[in-house]
Amino acid sequence: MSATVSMLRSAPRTAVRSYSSSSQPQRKVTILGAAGGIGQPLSLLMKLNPLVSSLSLYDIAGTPGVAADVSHVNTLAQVSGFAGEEQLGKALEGSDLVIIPAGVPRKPGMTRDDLFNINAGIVKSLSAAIAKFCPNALVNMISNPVNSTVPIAAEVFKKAGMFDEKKLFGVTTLDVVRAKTFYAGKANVEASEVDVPVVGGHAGITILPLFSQVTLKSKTLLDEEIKALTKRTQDGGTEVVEAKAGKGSATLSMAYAGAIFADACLKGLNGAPDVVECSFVQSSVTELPFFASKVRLGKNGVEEVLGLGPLSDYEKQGLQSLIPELKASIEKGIKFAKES
Ligand SMILES: NC(=O)c1ccc[n+]([C@@H]2O[C@H](COP(=O)([O-])OP(=O)(O)OC[C@H]3O[C@@H](n4cnc5c(N)ncnc54)[C@H](O)[C@@H]3O)[C@@H](O)[C@H]2O)c1
Ligand SMILES: O=C(O)C[C@H](O)C(=O)O
Repeated sequence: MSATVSMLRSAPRTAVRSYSSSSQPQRKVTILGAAGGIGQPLSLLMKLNPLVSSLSLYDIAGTPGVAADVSHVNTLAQVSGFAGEEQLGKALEGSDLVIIPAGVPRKPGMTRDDLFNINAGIVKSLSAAIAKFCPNALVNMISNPVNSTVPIAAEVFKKAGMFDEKKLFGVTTLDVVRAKTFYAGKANVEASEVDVPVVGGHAGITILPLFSQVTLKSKTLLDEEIKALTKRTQDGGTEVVEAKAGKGSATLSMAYAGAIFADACLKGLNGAPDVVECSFVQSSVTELPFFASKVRLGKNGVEEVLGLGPLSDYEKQGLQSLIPELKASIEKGIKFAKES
């Protein structure tokens, strides 16, 4: 977290240094859905990232404007905008990392699964394009329902014969960001010094923060306080959807979280040691084929899926409760991709 803040503070200076650096790998990052509520601030944050040399912004419309705007920021990345399906291949070619925030967001009263009918098709066609134009890229899936869109992408990649489980990630970083913020507020500690793993999936009770493993405790919170923090983390997305009252879901905090996760992926690709973030990936940590847990990132994507560590009784119970819902969402995604 603090690394990203310092990245933002020092972006222009770092970028000038990067121009003269010949040792840093050239990295192309593509954002699909770049003109949207998440896409625009995420494009800005990726433009500030000194590890990005080429930033490709794709959407069905509106990307030339976003690209022109972001391109004036005086940092390393060269920005290109692509609009419409005929330009998708060009947008993707040569990508090291593709971030997907394309698709519709929730309105009050909806679950993430209510987005399935529209977003499943969008994710399926974008995944097919990735398989064709940049089969070696890491993919960061933001589009909801993540518990189903990641299995959809995996299935599309399998059909195309290029699936590599090390390269497909469901972005659950916003759950971690929320868990850290909410815990810090309650325990009265610095948010930037708190770390909390969040495991499971990315919807309702499938989001399981492991507050028993928090890195910084100033005092032991009561069981009731931990339960309330868990519920608030699970309902964090709904809290924003309701506050926005029909104007969408989390965009700014998601762009922040997406930028942190993308930065971690790029650091891993570049060989930085000990890069660990939570993500929803192919997994054998539980009986489910996909599961979010801490993941060590490396030169090929996932280097190691880490286990859950010791759980409190409350967390063990949460884990048991989330399995059926997460299983059903994963199976729904796989079925859709196989049958459509
Ligand atoms: N993983 C998470 O933690 C998390 C957090 C917040 C939001 N989300 C999800 O992210 C998605 C986007 O949210 P938003 O607020 O940015 O929505 P938005 O409507 O503001 O933007 C979505 C963008 O996707 C574009 N798009 C639609 N179809 C496309 C296609 N075929 N190819 C390329 N682009 C396409 C739209 O034109 C639009 O610009 C939603 O599904 C939302 O639920 C996930
Ligand atoms: O809640 C949503 O619909 C968006 C996102 O998944 C979130 O957690 O904010």
